[in-house]
Amino acid sequence: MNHIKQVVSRSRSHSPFFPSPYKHPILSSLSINPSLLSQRSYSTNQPTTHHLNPTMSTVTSQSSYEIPLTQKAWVFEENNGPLQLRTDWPVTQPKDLQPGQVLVRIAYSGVCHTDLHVWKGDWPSANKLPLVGGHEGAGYVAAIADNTQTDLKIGDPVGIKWLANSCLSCEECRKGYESVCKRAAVHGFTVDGSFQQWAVSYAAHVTPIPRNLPLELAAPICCAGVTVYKALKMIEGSPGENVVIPGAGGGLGHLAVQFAHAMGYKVIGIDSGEEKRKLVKSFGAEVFVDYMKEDVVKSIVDTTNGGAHASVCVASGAAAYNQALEYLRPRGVLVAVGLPKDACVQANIFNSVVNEHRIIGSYVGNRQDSVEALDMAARGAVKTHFVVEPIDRLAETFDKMSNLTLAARVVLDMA
Ligand SMILES: NC(=O)c1ccc[n+]([C@@H]2O[C@H](COP(=O)([O-])OP(=O)(O)OC[C@H]3O[C@@H](n4cnc5c(N)ncnc54)[C@H](O)[C@@H]3O)[C@@H](O)[C@H]2O)c1
Ligand SMILES: [Zn+2]
Ligand SMILES: [Zn+2]
Repeated sequence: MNHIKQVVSRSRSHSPFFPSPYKHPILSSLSINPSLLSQRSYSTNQPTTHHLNPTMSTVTSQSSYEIPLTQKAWVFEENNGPLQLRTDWPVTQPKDLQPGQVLVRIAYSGVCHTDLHVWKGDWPSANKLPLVGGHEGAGYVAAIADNTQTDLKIGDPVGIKWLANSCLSCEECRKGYESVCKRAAVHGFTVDGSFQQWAVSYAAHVTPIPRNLPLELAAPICCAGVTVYKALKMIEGSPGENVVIPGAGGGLGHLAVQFAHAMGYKVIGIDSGEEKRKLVKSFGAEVFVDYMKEDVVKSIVDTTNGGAHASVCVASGAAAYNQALEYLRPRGVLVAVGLPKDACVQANIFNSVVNEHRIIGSYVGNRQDSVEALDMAARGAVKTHFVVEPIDRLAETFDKMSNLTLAARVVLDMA
């Protein structure tokens, strides 16, 4: 990973939040109701890690944007190649949008481990090159293509997720399984994503962000939140059952712990280190198991009195999967979410049959899952824990993610 350190870093001594009066550059061209902004009371002395109640309203005005010809964008020219923050990346102009497309002014983008896998080229399918990565974007609709049927209006706060578009007419789409549509377009993989200031997305798939949810909290919900919310639905369990979250201290994991807790499950988090232990317990996990120090299988079988009902595996490491099969109780379910490189689950068929174990994959969520997950966040049922970093800190974030030293999420300020 040494070559990614070539990127020049910038120190950030002030709060990631905008001091009052609200001066975010993206919004400076919009007319804003000051009474909405006065509720935002973050001090400039606040530490850079935040765990907030979403009490602020966002911009409500309709407005026109001055759309530049070029912008800042993280461009992957090749997999595992130098990471470049370009300042001259072209902005798609409104007249060039295709019917159905929208231009989104990105305010914040979360950094998901998937972005790291994509940049490294970890997976068997190829991504677009050159590629603007990113798929946890939150921003405002800046332009809508002519001949586009949509309720969206210029200035609406929207989220960009992994699934950029799907055909909406194949059997999978008709049944609501849009993520497995064979004609899907994917942000930060097959089409450019949210590591740029102005992103092209699709009116049918951008997710409206509730106006009382700050965009920096919303961004990670657009992938991490939706993914774990939908994966937890796939358990089809009952409140009070034991749900294990391997990878609980990461971006997906810390939200999975909270969603599972809100759904009434007894939550057991697996990850490593004191910082993650404290975080995971503070989000509602009853037990934390440190996989680097403890016998994971024994600890979970003991604490659940015979095995867990479910494991929603969001770990970035492959070992977590096969451990899960060993600590599930009869009729238990393993939901595979994390996508470690070259990983396989080795299920003993006899054990799987006589225990009636289920192993299922879960791939992001559909448009309705996205609306529901953001609604849960807007109502305070889950709170993204994050550090806001300036736009130029992607390489450092990837480094920390690779070393497994990153707790919860980093959100890039795309202004
Ligand atoms: N299926 C989907 O739709 C989907 C969507 C988003 C992300 N993902 C994948 O989910 C994974 C997690 O993403 P993230 O952004 O939360 O990553 P992250 O780096 O923020 O978190 C991963 C966590 O897993 C922990 N971990 C690693 N090995 C472990 C082990 N053996 N046991 C327990 N914990 C372990 C790490 O310490 C880290 O805290 C990635 O592989 C990503 O590509 C899948
Ligand atoms: Zn389809
Ligand atoms: Zn993601």
